[in-house]
Amino acid sequence: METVQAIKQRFEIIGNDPKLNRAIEKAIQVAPTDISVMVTGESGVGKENIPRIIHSLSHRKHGKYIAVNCGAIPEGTIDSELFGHEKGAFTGATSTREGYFEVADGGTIFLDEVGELPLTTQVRLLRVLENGEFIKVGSSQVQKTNVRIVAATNVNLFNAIEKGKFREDLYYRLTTVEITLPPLRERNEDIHLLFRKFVADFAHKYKMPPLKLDDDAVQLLQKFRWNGNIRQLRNVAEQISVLETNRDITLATLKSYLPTEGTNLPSVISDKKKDDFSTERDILYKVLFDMKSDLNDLKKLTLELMKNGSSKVQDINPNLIQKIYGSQENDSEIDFEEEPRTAVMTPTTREDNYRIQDDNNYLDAETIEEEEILRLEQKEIEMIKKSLEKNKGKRKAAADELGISERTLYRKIKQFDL
Ligand SMILES: Nc1ncnc2c1ncn2[C@@H]1O[C@H](COP(=O)(O)OP(=O)(O)OP(=O)(O)O)[C@@H](O)[C@H]1O
Repeated sequence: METVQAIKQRFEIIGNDPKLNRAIEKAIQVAPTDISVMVTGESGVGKENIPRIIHSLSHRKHGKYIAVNCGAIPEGTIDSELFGHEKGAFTGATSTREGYFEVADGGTIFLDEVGELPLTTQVRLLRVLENGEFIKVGSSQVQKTNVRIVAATNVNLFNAIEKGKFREDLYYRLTTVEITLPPLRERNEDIHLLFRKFVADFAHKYKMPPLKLDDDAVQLLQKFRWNGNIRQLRNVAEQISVLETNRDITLATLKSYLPTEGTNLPSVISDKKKDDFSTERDILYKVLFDMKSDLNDLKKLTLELMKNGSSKVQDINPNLIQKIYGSQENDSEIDFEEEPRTAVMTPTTREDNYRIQDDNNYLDAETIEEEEILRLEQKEIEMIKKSLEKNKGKRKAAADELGISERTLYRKIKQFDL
């Protein structure tokens, strides 16, 4: 049996904390069995290392390993992603597709954020766990698969069970053994080790000399709460590595990269005087944020128009129409037949587009647009951070405030590594 030390080397896991070692030891012990494992721990503590260890030490190691982030897949497509679909099962299902459970037959599937699975998908999952059976979306034929599932969550699933959002029977089916990873603030000795590793990596990546913390800075590093755990530590290490020209980092310098007291967000974006959206700047950000979202919806709509060539907008995607135009009574009468259709569809416009592309002005316009997008993206990040800060990290409340779905917020947190 491989030792904990050897596994840490193989998977580049930094740290000597006893709780971390125990978690790795447990993973080594359960790997040769098919026991179901639930990995728990806050976001950013390195939960994904555990299923990778389990898979590579199991008899399934030559089979496939698929990691699925259940929170990042839209509800409407998750069943098809996991279990596949038949041709014609829904609009756009132009061919039969294998799902992860079919592809990973003989291997391992890691279901991250398992608490985000819709209840209907939970029923299907329970069936696979119980007898290896599943049915593709749009099919009536039962198929068999032999997949080991390792699940993970960073929320307390008992709360979800109490609220009726997670099936209790599924919870127990997924959790024969629980492996918990400690938050970074409980791994005091490891914080500086990890930081040193990250700054060495970034020095290499950005071809700069590595930076060094003085003693006071090391103390602050170890005292800090690191609510975003290793992910947050790595972000801070990257920011300092790139932005600081002086490679000797003092307490004051480090402090300027850490969230101010009582928050867990970088001080550069925190506004101590106001904690709501009442300032002019914030209102502007909110408007920009909404505008970007509208713009994306309009882009989608245009694309669908181009693809479908439909004359009536409402034929295309009623949800999108509803989102863009609201629910006025005359929604169903929106008809672009007279004007925009020709604007989007006719060959003349296409040729125009090509012609513009040859023109230098087009390049300028593109550059400007890219800059705008970057600026908007920065504002979006600030808005999200601010809302999360205001709502004490509660995603549901932040999503409500921002007017986006929790799932979208989740994706954005991942996308921007917040
Ligand atoms: N012990 C470690 N040594 C070095 N890097 C690590 C270690 N643990 C985690 N990391 C890095 O920290 C980041 C966060 O890890 P990971 O994505 O596994 O966290 P997580 O707990 O699954 O978070 P979430 O619940 O948000 O998905 C990753 O980039 C990972 O490579």
